[in-house]
Amino acid sequence: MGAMRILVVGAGAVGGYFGARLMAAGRDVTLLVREGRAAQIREHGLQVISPFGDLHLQPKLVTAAELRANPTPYDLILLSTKAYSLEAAMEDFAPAVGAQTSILPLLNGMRHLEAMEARFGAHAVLGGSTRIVSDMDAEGRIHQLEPLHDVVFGERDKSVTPRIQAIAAALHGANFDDKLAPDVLAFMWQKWVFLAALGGITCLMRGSIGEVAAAPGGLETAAAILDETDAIATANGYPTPQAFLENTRSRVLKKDSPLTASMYRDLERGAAVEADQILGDLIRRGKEKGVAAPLVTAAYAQLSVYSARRSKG
Ligand SMILES: NC(=O)C1=CN([C@@H]2O[C@H](COP(=O)(O)OP(=O)(O)OC[C@H]3O[C@@H](n4cnc5c(N)ncnc54)[C@H](OP(=O)(O)O)[C@@H]3O)[C@@H](O)[C@H]2O)C=CC1
Ligand SMILES: CC(C)(CO)C(=O)C(=O)O
Repeated sequence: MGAMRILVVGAGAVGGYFGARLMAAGRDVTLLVREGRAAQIREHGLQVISPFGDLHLQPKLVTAAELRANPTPYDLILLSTKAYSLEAAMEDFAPAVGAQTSILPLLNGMRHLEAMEARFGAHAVLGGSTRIVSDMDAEGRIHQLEPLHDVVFGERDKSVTPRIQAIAAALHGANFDDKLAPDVLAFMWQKWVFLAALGGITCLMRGSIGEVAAAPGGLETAAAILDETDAIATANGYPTPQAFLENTRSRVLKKDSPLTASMYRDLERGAAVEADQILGDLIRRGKEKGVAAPLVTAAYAQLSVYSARRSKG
């Protein structure tokens, strides 16, 4: 294979960040963008403000209409839309999927794996996850809020194939942490335990981890939410490793911590939230195994009321 051709779908806080890092490292990257984001990037460039070094680039862009008119298979699709944009995004990037294309999703949760498998076949879909805290401002600049940026990926059946090794080589050395996981689904479950707890805590109690810890009953509620997400993962055959669980516990119970979930930041700015994917789907998987999660359910109910009110305008 020549240089790997990478298409980033979802050039927001996550995809814009990793796309920019890959471009700056000389990889062949194109961004699939819709009109608004395309105009923003043409006018201001792709800008990243980061503790690891700022970037200001003029990336290659393609629109869905251009792809449809000229179907072009890419080697790797780095998928980083929000979960609620997935159906439309799959329609848009379908002309970029050929027999040899691998799709590496960085979305939170797991439900997108099934949706993509149904559309593109199991072989096309890798497992993947990212740990980063980033936001995009009104001008489209991406701000990395904490010095943390990894991409973890792998074949979902744990095999180490030539294609995953080629992807590992393409992602390596681009000024972020990259890891080929021996069991990527287990890694995604761990991340979900953490994220659903962080999202549940911050959205239910409407504050950062530090603000929750300072409130009467805050620490007890936060600890109970983490116990619920861990119990669901365990019942689904993915027990959270003890060291990871303890580390997560210390992060979600930390006094004075400014940590928030991206879902909480979306809630605070009045934007759409990924509650169905991050909390609803987890609750469903718990119910299937007989595990109740009353606090996560309360967080989900509250976010569902918010979403319903928001969609009425
Ligand atoms: N931000 C964070 O700190 C973290 C986020 N995540 C997860 O990563 C995923 C992405 O989140 P994030 O980057 O924050 O979200 P953003 O909203 O910042 O970015 C999503 C981007 O997807 C674009 N998009 C949506 N539909 C399409 C489409 N059909 N074609 C092209 N582009 C499209 C949007 O573009 P447009 O401007 O056109 O709407 C937007 O730029 C989520 O699942 C999130 O949970 C994971 C770890 C951390
Ligand atoms: C848990 C965290 C902060 C880690 O990247 C995240 O994924 C999110 O806020 O969406």
